[in-house]
Amino acid sequence: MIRLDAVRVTLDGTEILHGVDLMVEAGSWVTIIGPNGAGKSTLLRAVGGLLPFDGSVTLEGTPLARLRRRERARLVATVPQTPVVPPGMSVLDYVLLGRTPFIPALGRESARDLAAAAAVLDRLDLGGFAGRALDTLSGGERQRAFLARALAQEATILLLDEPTSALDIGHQQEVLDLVDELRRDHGLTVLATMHDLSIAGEYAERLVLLSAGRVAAAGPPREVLTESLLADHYHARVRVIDSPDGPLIVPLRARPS
Ligand SMILES: Nc1ncnc2c1ncn2[C@@H]1O[C@H](COP(=O)(O)OP(=O)(O)OP(=O)(O)O)[C@@H](O)[C@H]1O
Repeated sequence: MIRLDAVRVTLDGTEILHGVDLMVEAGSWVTIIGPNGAGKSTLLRAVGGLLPFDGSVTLEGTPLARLRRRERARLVATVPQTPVVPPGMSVLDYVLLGRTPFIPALGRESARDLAAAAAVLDRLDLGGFAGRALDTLSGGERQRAFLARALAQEATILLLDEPTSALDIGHQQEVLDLVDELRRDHGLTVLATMHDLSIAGEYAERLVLLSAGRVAAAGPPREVLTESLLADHYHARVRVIDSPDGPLIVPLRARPS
């Protein structure tokens, strides 16, 4: 469970988040949508303990500030938008970084750590890449390796910042289906950000529309993905088509008159 009360973030003297309240129930999936610069990544970084903030963030009922680094790493795994890629590091070693909270100080990874990393590489079609340097992978392969590292961490909360932006449509579905399966089978709690609104609505139980650092709307996808809200906050011309899997968002081009 993730709970934010009146969270404010100021970066370099500018207030970016202006008092955000948010609740993600254990085992549910919430996706934050909103235009560029709205503060989506900032919000995720605050929840991941990567940024100072005012207000309160609690994870599984414990205030973030009270969690030690290692405890936090057992609870929450983050896939940032642009993770640091250590030059020359193999995909397997990178994914094993996700096991750090389980490895004793000055110790080595156990057979259990290696098995967890191998299983997750396999699930993400990356088995054949284990020995390759991460910085030689294609953008989409690398993005799956970033997710693999986070999943290897086996945390109860997963924070995903634009996790499928570099993926082809098939791998997009594979990755999101896998996350959803982990949510259903293991009670994983998911907080994501996404720009593809149709896909956002297909996977999340609730969407939060963040605009200029404030929650502009929150609720089930059909309540948030409306033509008027998208026009107001994205300045976009779209048609919303209702489908059994949720609203489908079709961008409309301006026609010269
Ligand atoms: N260190 C910083 N100092 C000042 N402003 C910052 C800093 N980091 C981010 N910002 C600003 O904070 C705002 C929110 O950024 P953030 O990355 O959270 O937006 P976002 O909603 O994730 O956008 P996008 O959809 O483009 O990824 C932006 O206007 C950004 O320029």
